Amino acid sequence: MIESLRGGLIVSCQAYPGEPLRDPRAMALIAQSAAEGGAVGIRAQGLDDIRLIHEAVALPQIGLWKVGAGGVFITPTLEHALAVVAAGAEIVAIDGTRRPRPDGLSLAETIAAIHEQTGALVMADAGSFDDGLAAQDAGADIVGTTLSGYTDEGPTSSGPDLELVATLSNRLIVPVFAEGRIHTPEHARAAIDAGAFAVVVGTAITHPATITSWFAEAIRA
Ligand SMILES: CC(=O)N[C@H](C=O)[C@@H](O)[C@H](O)[C@H](O)COP(=O)(O)O
Repeated sequence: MIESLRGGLIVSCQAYPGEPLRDPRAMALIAQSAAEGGAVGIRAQGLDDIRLIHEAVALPQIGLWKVGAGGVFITPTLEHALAVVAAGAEIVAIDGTRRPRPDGLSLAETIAAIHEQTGALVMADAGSFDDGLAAQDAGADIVGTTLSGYTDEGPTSSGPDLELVATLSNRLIVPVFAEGRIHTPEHARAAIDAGAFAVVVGTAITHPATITSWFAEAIRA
């Protein structure tokens, strides 16, 4: 399955609490559109979204469950991860940083339990080079640059962290997925050229409010 993602575009279909598109049916339609456009995989948040997208789109899915928006919030516990897999995700994305986890398990214990109890692959969402190395050591099947700029390890840049993509891709044996602030086709190409196994794009494809704001700001006097 992972081979079907090599060199491809994965589209992250997420709406945030309180937003008009925060509805699994909307996300399923967006995921179908992404598939038509050439996505090789879908990333989705929340059990209902994962279930519906699984029914609607025959592509591998990276599932996650966000709890809150600070600290360890991407699929923070083993329990959340198992629920994401039960909802149909072939890959479960979990926080892949070295921060303490709310259920007290280590990253290695969490990944081992997911592997023991399910057939799913684990994508560790890392925030830095050291996170990525530790996540591979902990048994992650995939390391993502998802959390670069969102932990206290470094500032958030306006574009993708291509340097992290390159350094992790050079060093790791497991596939590195470039994710986070990839806003243009040129960014996506640059991430592949930097060694990414696959590229995950969310906002620039699936978040109309942000895309609108880019245009609105560009023409404001
Ligand atoms: C940091 C965090 O919470 N990232 C989340 C992870 O699933 C999503 O909110 C992002 O949209 C996703 O990573 C894709 O990135 P971008 O939307 O920048 O293309």
